[in-house]
Amino acid sequence: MSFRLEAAIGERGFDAALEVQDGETVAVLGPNGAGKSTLFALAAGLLRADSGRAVLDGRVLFDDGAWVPPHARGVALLAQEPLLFPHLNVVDNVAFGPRASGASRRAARAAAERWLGEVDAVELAERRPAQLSGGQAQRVAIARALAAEPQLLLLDEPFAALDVAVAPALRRLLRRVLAERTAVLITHEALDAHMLADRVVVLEAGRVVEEGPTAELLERPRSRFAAGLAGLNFLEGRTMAPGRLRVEGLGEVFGVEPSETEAAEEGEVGLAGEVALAGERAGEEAVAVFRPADVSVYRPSEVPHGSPRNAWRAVIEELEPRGPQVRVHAAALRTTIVADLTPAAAAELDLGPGSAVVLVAKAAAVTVYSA
Ligand SMILES: Nc1ncnc2c1ncn2[C@@H]1O[C@H](COP(=O)(O)OP(=O)(O)OP(=O)(O)O)[C@@H](O)[C@H]1O
Repeated sequence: MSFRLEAAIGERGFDAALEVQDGETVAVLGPNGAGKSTLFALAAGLLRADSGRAVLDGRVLFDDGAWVPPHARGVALLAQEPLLFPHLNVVDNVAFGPRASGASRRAARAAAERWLGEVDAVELAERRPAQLSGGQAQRVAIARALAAEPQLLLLDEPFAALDVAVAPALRRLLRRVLAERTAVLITHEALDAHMLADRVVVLEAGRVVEEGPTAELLERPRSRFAAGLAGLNFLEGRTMAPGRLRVEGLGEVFGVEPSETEAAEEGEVGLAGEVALAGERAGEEAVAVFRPADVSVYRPSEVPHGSPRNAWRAVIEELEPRGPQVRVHAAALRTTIVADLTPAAAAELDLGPGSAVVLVAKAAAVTVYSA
C-alpha cells in the first residue's frame, strides 16, 4: 500500500512531493497556509493539480491523462470535525462505507460492529450523532473511515476539535489503529508526531523544507517551524569553525557538533571548537539549537565572571507561566530567544517586559550543525 504523490498548483504556490511506505505513518507539519490541506485535497481527489502524479499501491490516482474520482481512490479522509450523517445512527454511519461498496445490509452491519469494537464504541451503536460527545463522535468517525477499508488514511488534525481531557485516550487508540496502516497525519503537536508517526515532513509555503524520521528530526530540526514545535531555540547563520556559527545581529555563537553533544552531557568536552569540522565547511549555512532550560538570565551588572562564551544582550518581551517554570521570551536584536526559569529566579531578577538582561548559554548545551 505504498503511496507517492507529486503535484504543483501555481495559483497556490504549491509544489511538493510526498512518499509513504507500506504500513508507515507520516506526519505533515507546517505553519498556517503551508499547503497541508492542499496536499490532502489532492490525495483525496477533491482538488486537481496543474501537473503531477499520484500512485497508490501501484494504481495511478491521477497524472497527465488519468483521474480517479474520490470515491474510487481507496483513500479515506478524516476531517477535524467528525462530520457524521446526522440522520443516521452510529452503526448505520459506520456501515455506510461497506454498503456503498456493495456489501449486503447484514455484512455491512457486522463490519460496522467490528469497527465500533475496534474504537471501543460498541455501546454507542444506536445513538444519533447529536447524542455523542466530541470525543465519542471522533471515535465513531474513525470507525467509519476504517470500515471503508481504505488503502490510505488521511487524518487532518484529529484532536484539534477535542477537549484536552479526551485527546490522550484517542491518541492511544489511533496509535493502535495506525500501527500497521499506511497513513498521513496533519498535526501541530510534537507529541502526536512522536506517538503516531514514523516520519515527519515539514511544509512551508507549499514546499517540503525538511523531512526525516520523527525523533531525529525533532531532536535536530533544520527548520524554524520544527524547532518551535520541538520547543527548542533555533538560530540560523554560517559556520566559521567547528561548532561555531556567525548569526546576523547576534554575532558569534559557540556550540558543539552533534557527535560531541553526548560526550558533553557526560562532562567530557570542555570547550567548543576543538575538533575538526564534521561534514560542515566554513561559510556554509548552519543552525544552532538549544533548550530553553539551558539558557540562564542575568541582569547586565550581574553577569558571572570568566566571560561566558555565549552571552547575548537582550530585552525581555514577555513572561509566561508554564507549569512549574516561567518561560522568558527575550529579544536579542533580530532574534527571540526563550529561557525557562524557576518562579523564584524570575522573581529575584524582578523581570518585566522591557527589562534589559544578558542571556547566557553554555557552549556544551548548544548544538551546531549544517542546515
Ligand atoms: N480554496 C482555495 N482557493 C485558492 N487558494 C487557496 C484555497 N485554499 C487554500 N488556498 C491557498 O493555498 C495555500 C495553502 O493553503 P492550505 O489551506 O493548504 O494550507 P494549510 O497548511 O492547510 O493551512 P492551515 O494550517 O491554516 O489549515 C495558501 O496560500 C492558501 O491561501
